[in-house]
Amino acid sequence: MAAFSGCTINIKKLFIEPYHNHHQSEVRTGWIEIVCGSMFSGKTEELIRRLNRAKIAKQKVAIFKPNVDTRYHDEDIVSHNALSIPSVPILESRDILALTGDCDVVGIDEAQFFDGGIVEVCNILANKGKRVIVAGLDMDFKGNPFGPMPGLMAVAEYITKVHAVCVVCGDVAHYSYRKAASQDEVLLGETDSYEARCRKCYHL
Ligand SMILES: Nc1ncnc2c1ncn2[C@@H]1O[C@H](COP(=O)(O)OP(=O)(O)O)[C@@H](O)[C@H]1O
Ligand SMILES: Cc1cn([C@H]2C[C@H](O)[C@@H](COP(=O)(O)O)O2)c(=O)[nH]c1=O
Ligand SMILES: [Zn+2]
Repeated sequence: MAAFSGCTINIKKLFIEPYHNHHQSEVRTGWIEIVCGSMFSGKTEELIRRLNRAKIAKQKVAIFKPNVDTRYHDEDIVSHNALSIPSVPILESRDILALTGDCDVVGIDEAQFFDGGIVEVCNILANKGKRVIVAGLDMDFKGNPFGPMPGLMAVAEYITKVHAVCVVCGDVAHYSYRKAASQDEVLLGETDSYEARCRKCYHL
């Protein structure tokens, strides 16, 4: 048994979905996880999967999205394949702090639309011992880093990049190709305005 004890501590620290025992008096450390990628890559699916597992573990979960994202539902977070989970729409990132008092896990979707303050907010939450799971587009339709995502990725402990399927050739896609004419960085939409494309087909 003793031979395994050091190992156990390492696994507990590295395991990305810890089943926290609320009755233990150990000091809790928080951290930040990012789920990033193009549109249709499964960011929201993965966020919902992680949050549901936390709920199964009886952890207190608080979930947020920017209030501009009303594509599928005013409040729920909804994936392109119709998975959903209730969330609180947020105007300014700092509003999250007042709504996360006693929760263990904080989930944030569409993080690219938040103001730059979201980086400090996530750091504050993680420093308070919370697990912070953030999903967002790493690149806009021009292939440029999107909003606060680079800053969030810089301070995160864990980054998962998920990929879509290129709708032109079936290869791995990591670009969000915009079909609509608008050159504004923010243009809400789904398959009406965007396609997941691989590097080759993005540059066609
Ligand atoms: N080109 C595509 N590649 C992969 N999945 C796609 C594609 N187009 C539609 N989907 C659907 O989108 C789902 C992922 O949706 P979602 O989690 O909302 O993605 P994201 O949040 O990254 O935009 C997939 O499970 C699949 O059903
Ligand atoms: C690439 C890109 C996307 N958007 C918008 C389009 C959608 O409303 C969301 C992304 O949603 P998803 O859950 O990742 O599919 O962002 C944008 O405004 N600008 C862009 O460049
Ligand atoms: Zn392709």
